[in-house]
Amino acid sequence: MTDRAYQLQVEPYQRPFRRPLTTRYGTWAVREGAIITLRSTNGAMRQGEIAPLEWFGSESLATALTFCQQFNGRITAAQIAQIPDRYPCCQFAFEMALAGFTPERYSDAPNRDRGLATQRYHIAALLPTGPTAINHWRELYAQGYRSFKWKIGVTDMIDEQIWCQRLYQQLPQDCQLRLDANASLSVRDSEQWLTYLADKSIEYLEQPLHSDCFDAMQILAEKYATPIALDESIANLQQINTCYERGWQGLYVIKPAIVGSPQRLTEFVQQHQIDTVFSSVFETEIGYAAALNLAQSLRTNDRALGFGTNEWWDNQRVSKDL
Ligand SMILES: O=C(O)CCC(=O)c1ccccc1C(=O)O
Ligand SMILES: [Mg+2]
Repeated sequence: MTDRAYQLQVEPYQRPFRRPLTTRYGTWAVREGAIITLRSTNGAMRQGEIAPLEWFGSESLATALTFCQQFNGRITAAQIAQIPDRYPCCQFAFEMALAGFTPERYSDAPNRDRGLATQRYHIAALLPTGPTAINHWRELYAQGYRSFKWKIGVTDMIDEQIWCQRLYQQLPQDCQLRLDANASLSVRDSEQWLTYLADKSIEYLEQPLHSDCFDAMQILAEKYATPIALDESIANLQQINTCYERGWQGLYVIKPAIVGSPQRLTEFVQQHQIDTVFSSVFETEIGYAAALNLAQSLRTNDRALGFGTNEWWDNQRVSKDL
């Protein structure tokens, strides 16, 4: 087999959110990443996106850029297949760009249009953190969203539960609410939240405890009615595998842009019966489309996709010819 070579171009970008996102990690106002472009010898061109999430343990943008530099503007398919696991975001960017040259793989051209995506797929909208979420959902509801995600564990628990109550009471019957604690709660606070949620129909509570606390999350999952989803605990393929081996039966929130090799992710998801929710990480339209295509091809349930991040940008692209 011939090892095809591609011309490689890497362009870092910075893109501000419409409004900053507050999580327990702090305030996030600008997305930084890089767009990679592969050009084949016959002039065909495909792009991929490196969208790191260092606080989830991925490589940093600086590390990814240094990694890319060593190729000196030229990379082969074999080199792409050998990108080490410590560069999961690079694995995603390069493998997805390369897959784009083989049209049948993860390809669904209209997905490149984020405006269309909202209408075509069942997507959970990400609400602003804190009391702003109250009433804010109405605008998203009018746009067609019926599933909402709200961050918790950011400020005083009693305040958050009062806001949660208001939000929950406001949401129409045809809506679902999922909560994301971003690994910020203690065991005691988690139990308090789960007791508080017991009489409510909440889709799931995402990552209540730090990723070190696997056993404690297992116990929470067994003891309380609200399903528990792992996110920070399964930020890469090795961690997904470890949690699976340890018997995790709850939900797996999978972020294709940071989890690592799309090919090995595909193999894992096809070989194991796991309850998944695929999620975006504020990629630009290039990474977003690639992650959504992968999510569409791998999904095994009809849960809303965690791809509501597109609403957090000012200029939603309408053009399809990226
Ligand atoms: O999952 C979603 O629905 C939205 C995406 C999201 O919440 C998110 C986006 C970027 C980084 C981390 C997270 C998270 O799930 O914690
Ligand atoms: Mg999360």
